[in-house]
Amino acid sequence: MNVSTVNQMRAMDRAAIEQYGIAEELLMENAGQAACTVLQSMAPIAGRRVLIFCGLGNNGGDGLVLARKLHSLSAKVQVYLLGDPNRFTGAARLNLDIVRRLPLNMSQLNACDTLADELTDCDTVVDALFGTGLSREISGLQEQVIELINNSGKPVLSLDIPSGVDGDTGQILGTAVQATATVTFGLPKIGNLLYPGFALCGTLHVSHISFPLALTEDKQLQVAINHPPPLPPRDVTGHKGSFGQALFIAGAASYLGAPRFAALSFLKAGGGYSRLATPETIVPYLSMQAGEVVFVPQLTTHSGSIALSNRAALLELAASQDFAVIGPGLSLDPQSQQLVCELVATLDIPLLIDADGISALCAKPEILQQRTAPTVLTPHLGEMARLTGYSITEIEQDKIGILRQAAAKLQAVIVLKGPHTLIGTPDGQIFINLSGNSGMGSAGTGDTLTGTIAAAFCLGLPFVDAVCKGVLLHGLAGDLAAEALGEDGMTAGDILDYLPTALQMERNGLPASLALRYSGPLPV
Ligand SMILES: NC(=O)C1=CN([C@@H]2O[C@H](COP(=O)(O)OP(=O)(O)OC[C@H]3O[C@@H](n4cnc5c(N)ncnc54)[C@H](O)[C@@H]3O)[C@@H](O)[C@H]2O)[C@@H](O)CC1
Ligand SMILES: [K+]
Repeated sequence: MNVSTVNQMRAMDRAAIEQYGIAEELLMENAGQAACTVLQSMAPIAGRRVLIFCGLGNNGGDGLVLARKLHSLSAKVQVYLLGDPNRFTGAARLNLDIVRRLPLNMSQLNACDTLADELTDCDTVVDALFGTGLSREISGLQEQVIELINNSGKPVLSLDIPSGVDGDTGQILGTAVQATATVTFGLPKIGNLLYPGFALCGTLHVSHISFPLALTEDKQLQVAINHPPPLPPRDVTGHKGSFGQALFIAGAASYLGAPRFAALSFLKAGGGYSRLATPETIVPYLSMQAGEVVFVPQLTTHSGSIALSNRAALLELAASQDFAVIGPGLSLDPQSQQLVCELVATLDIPLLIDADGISALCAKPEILQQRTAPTVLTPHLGEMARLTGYSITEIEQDKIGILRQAAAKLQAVIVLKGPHTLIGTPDGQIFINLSGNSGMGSAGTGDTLTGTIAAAFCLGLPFVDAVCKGVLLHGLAGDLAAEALGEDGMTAGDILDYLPTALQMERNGLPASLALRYSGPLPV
């Protein structure tokens, strides 16, 4: 499913009205109907005491349509308008005039003195204060109302997006409603899917409010939920070579876990042959713990990292490989960092660069730009900051924009890891991944992503699809680990353990609950 920015949604709205003649009133009617359907699914309507808070824009207009529909279903409706109703215009104004003629309670809210008690007495709250028109921090009366709603403990349905969430970033502008459920209109907005906005939505529903497919499936939207095509069937006559050969250039004297997790994750995710080029001094220890991996011992620097003198042999070996991963646990030793630069500049096979490998390239974008074979970088937020020169706060405030800019500039696919990992491609496409959980925020999990992506490529997917599939399956393995063990205390080793089950589910079909979660908002 595509995901839209606020401006794209406005353009879609205009196109629906101007090109297709779907009047604004019809769109608003559909939005209100979708909200009503979601409320009906939450609890019976008749007799329910519903408090609806309406702002003065079209989000408030949607709330007024809902008020009318709930009234006709015998709910006890109280509408509070936040501001002077004379400022309503267009379809919202029309709906205000209709509601004025109905025998339901509607008034302008000027103070919150009795609101806590009224919230206590109601059954359900509807948040129609602000939608995509939110343009600045919330303060004053609106802020007080939102705090009272959040403290009420009542079920809250937010229309379009919880009021206070920025539709383009998912960031909170001042304060925001914590909804039990949200029904978003047209398409989900970026702010519905990125944290913290995503968590504030509660259960997320979407109504296309009858937008033609030409609008909702427009390729130019360029942001979509991560939903890569299936893996090609496994070759029943295949041997280890058929399922890909991957070379991992990883590890240092003090980083023994990263190379192990990376090289093993390739095999656990279905890859055929995993070679690990790692300092010769740590090979004896690692080989005890990763017997399935073939080791390529490397000469070391004084600090115990991979020395630059390994360059020629590594290049020769890499020429016979299907995929290379460089960086996990490599250290910041200047020789190893130089080695990364020289290998990345010369290797002409598909390449994944992670961790210390990314650090090596931060100041040398031209090395990435000049590569001819496809490249994927897998930074976490801190590495993304180093890579782009933006601060972590700046990235959090515009993840999609900065990711898109960096992928285009570096001519590389970039996986920005975190809750709802993002994948950006050089041509501007962004995928939002919905698998995974907070238990994956622990040391070593990034290493297990590298081999999972390599395996998806070696199992036959095109490069970008393989990156997307690797991210999805890695999150799935994390979700399976969390289901079995809980999010507290699950480790990278547990993700390794669940990768085979994740692959099995990928081939045989996901359990319905996970399939639903990964596909995004529930359609209304
Ligand atoms: N596809 C669409 O675009 C459709 C949109 N609809 C609804 O329309 C909404 C967008 O409507 P609008 O553009 O009118 O915007 P909103 O209804 O979100 O609110 C805009 C109003 O709030 C004011 N405002 C913004 N930030 C404020 C702040 N921090 N404090 C106080 N006032 C603030 C603005 O000045 C403006 O008056 C959507 O979220 C959706 O709910 C639906 O009616 C159906 C069709
Ligand atoms: K809202």
